[in-house]
Amino acid sequence: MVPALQVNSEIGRLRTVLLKRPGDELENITPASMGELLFDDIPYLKIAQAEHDAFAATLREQGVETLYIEQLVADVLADAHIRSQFTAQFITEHGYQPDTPTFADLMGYLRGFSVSDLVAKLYAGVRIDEFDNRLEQPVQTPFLMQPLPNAYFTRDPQSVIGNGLTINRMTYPVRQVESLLTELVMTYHPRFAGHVNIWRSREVETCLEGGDVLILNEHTLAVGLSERTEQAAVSELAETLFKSVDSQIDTVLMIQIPHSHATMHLDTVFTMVNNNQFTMYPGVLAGGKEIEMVLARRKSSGEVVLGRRTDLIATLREVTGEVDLDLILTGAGDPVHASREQWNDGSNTLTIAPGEVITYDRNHVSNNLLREHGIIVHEVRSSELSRGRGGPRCMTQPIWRD
Ligand SMILES: NC(=[NH2+])NCCC[C@H](N)C(=O)O
Repeated sequence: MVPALQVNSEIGRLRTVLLKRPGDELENITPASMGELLFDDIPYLKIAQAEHDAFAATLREQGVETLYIEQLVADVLADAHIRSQFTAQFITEHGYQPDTPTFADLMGYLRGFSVSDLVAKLYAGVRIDEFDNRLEQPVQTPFLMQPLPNAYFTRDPQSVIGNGLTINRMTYPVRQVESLLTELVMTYHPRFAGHVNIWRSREVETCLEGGDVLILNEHTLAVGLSERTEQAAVSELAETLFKSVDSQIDTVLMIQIPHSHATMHLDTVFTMVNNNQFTMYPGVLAGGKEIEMVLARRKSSGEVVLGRRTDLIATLREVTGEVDLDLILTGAGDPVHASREQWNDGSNTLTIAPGEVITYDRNHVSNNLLREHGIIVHEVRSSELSRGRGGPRCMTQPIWRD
């Protein structure tokens, strides 16, 4: 197999990344639905798109190929047979069984769209009033099919690890269908089909999201145990990777983080920016250095050993082999700057090469500190994108790193 994916670290030079440009789905957030849709405010779409375009341009200026998932989905749905099958599956995932009148209505309605309009519609959602009140079953919200406003956080519905990926079962209903779109692309798109290992499908009981998965090096993962990722899921993933001849992973460090919307994934509080340098939100460390962790290691005999750890620096030293570790604190560790900048993804750096990152411009205290620690920082505008509670790392799924 010629692999289509190669991600063996968090910091190797980034060559290809998966994005989603924010679309009309953001205009379908209302104050009443905001909480359920996992937003804390309603972004101004036009500005969010301009900011996202500038982010993508920054990536391209740095030599990164930008792939758009909506384009890959459209490529696949150009095939009429796959389109009809997938539309049916998509409607079913929204809760309408194939033998119901609403299912038939939706199917008939969506059949009338061109491929690119259909893709935009799948993300934007379908309103009841698009049906001239022909519906037989009354529904409580203005939407028959909810919008997918979180789709621009492409990091979460899957996690690329090595030459394969997990296709994730997501925690909240509003994000569940996002990974169906990843599955479609990985199954049918010629660039990926047959060229990727699937470590874990979405047909599982336990939840895991990509924002929790960090590749410390070619044989070590750090995974957040969070609001979104259960320990059972991480143990299952570790077991699969430890056994597979196609995976080099033999160590998984599970890090327990608080269950809250501000810290929904590990990458909201911790990222890696260089071989020995990490960003860290001090608010999750007890006494400035402790956090609950479980280290799972496969010994050469194949036996898996589990151990508890609490000292973050000592444990990172243990798993990376780096002696001189540098934790760069969000907001320079000041309690006010740190919590304000963490809220706007000040810890959520996207590393594009060892010691080189993209961050939001608004987190100026954290950005200055990164520079003082020798990191090259490319800043991007962020007044609207940040309202969805995600930063540059959340908005990218690396496909290929050196
Ligand atoms: N990898 C991340 N931190 N992603 C951020 C996702 C934000 C999104 N609103 C959610 O709650 O799901």
